[in-house]
Amino acid sequence: MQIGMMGLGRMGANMVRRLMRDGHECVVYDINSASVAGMVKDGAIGAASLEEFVAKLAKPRCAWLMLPAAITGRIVDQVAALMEPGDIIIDGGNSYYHDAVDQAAKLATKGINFVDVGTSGGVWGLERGYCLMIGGPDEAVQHLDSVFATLAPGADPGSNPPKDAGTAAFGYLHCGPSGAGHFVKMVHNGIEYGVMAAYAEGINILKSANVGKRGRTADAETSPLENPQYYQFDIDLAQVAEVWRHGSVIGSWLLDLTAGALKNDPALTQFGGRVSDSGEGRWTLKAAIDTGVPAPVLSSALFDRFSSQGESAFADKLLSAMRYAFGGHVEKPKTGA
Ligand SMILES: NC(=O)C1=CN([C@@H]2O[C@H](COP(=O)(O)OP(=O)(O)OC[C@H]3O[C@@H](n4cnc5c(N)ncnc54)[C@H](O)[C@@H]3O)[C@@H](O)[C@H]2O)C=CC1
Ligand SMILES: O=C(CO)[C@H](O)[C@H](O)COP(=O)(O)O
Repeated sequence: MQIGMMGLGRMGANMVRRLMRDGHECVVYDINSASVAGMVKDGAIGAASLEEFVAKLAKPRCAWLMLPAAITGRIVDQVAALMEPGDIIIDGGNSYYHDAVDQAAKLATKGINFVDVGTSGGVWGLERGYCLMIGGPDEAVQHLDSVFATLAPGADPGSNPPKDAGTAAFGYLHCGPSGAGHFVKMVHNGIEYGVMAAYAEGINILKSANVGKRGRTADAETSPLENPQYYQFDIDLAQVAEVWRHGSVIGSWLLDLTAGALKNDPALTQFGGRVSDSGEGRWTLKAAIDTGVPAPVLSSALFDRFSSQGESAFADKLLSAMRYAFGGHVEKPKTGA
C-alpha cells in the first residue's frame, strides 16, 4: 500500500527502505532536503514541503511521523489541517502518551484517525525489523495492517505461529485505543533503563574484582579492604559478556550489544559516561506514581542517569561540606574510571 513518511532520520529512513523493499509505495518529506533526495534515489516519491507531502498522498491519506517528540504535536496539527475525514496520522516517535490521548480526541472531531505506534528497534530495524506497540481506532489500525506486518520482524524462524494466535508473535500488537501504544512503549523504555543499569552495575563490579591487587579507591586508608585475597581476579569483561550470551539466564539483545561494545573498545574510551534520557523513563515513573505502583528498580535507574548528567554534583558537595563541618574531614581527590 502507499504510506507517507515524514522525518527521515535514524529511524524514518530505514523504515522507508524496509517498506519499499517489501513493495510499499512511500511518499517522503523531511526539512533536510538532502535526506529526501537520498530516499528518492532509493525509489521513494519525494516532497519539498509539508503541503506537497500531503497533496501527494492517495486517499485515505496515511501519514507516518517519525520526528523528534518535542515537535511532533505541532506537526500533527499542521498535517491534520491539510487532511480530510477518513485520513490517518500515525505518530511512531517516542511521544508522551497523554499527547496521543488528547490528539486523538481532538482529531476525532474532524473525522481524522490518530494512531500512536511505539516503535522499538533503533538503527538495527532495517534488518531486524521493528517491534510495534499500537494504539488507535480498530478500523484505522486494521487499514495499516500490511504496513505493520512489513515493519515488524515477523515470526521467529521455524516457529509457524497459528494465524488465530494474533499478531504479537509477528512483532506487532494493537494494544488498545489511542494512547495505549505509546503507553506500552513508555514502559518498555522504563524497563530498558533498568535492564541497562543492571548490566552496567554488574559488569562494573566484575571490573573491580582485582582491587585486592591494585588497591581500591582514595578511601582505602580510612576504609581498607578487609580481605584482599578475595579480590585478586583480572576478569576479561568482554569475554564474560560474550560467554553470558551463550545459554545463560541473562542473555538478551542488550547483552549482545554490550558484548560488542566491550569487544571493540574494552576501556570504552570513546564514552565519557554522561547518559541522557529522552523522557520515557520520567513518564514511566509518573505513571507509576499516579497509579501507586512501586517501581524501585526503574526509578533508581532513572536517577542514576540524572547523576551521570552531573545533577548529583551539588548534593555530593553538600555531603563533603557536612562531613568537613562536623568532623573536619578533608575531601580526597576523585579517582578515575
Ligand atoms: N533512534 C532510536 O533508537 C529511536 C528513536 N525513536 C523515536 O523516533 C523519533 C525519531 O527518532 P530518530 O529518527 O532517532 O531522530 P532523528 O533526529 O535521527 O530524525 C528526525 C528527523 O526529523 C527531521 N525533522 C525535524 N523537524 C522536522 C520538520 N519540522 N519537518 C520535517 N522533518 C523534520 C530531521 O531532519 C530528521 O531527519 C523520535 O521521536 C525518537 O524518540 C523511537 C525508537 C528508537
Ligand atoms: O526508544 C528508544 C529505544 O527503545 C530510543 O533509542 C530512545 O531514545 C531511548 O531512550 P533514551 O533516549 O531515554 O535513553
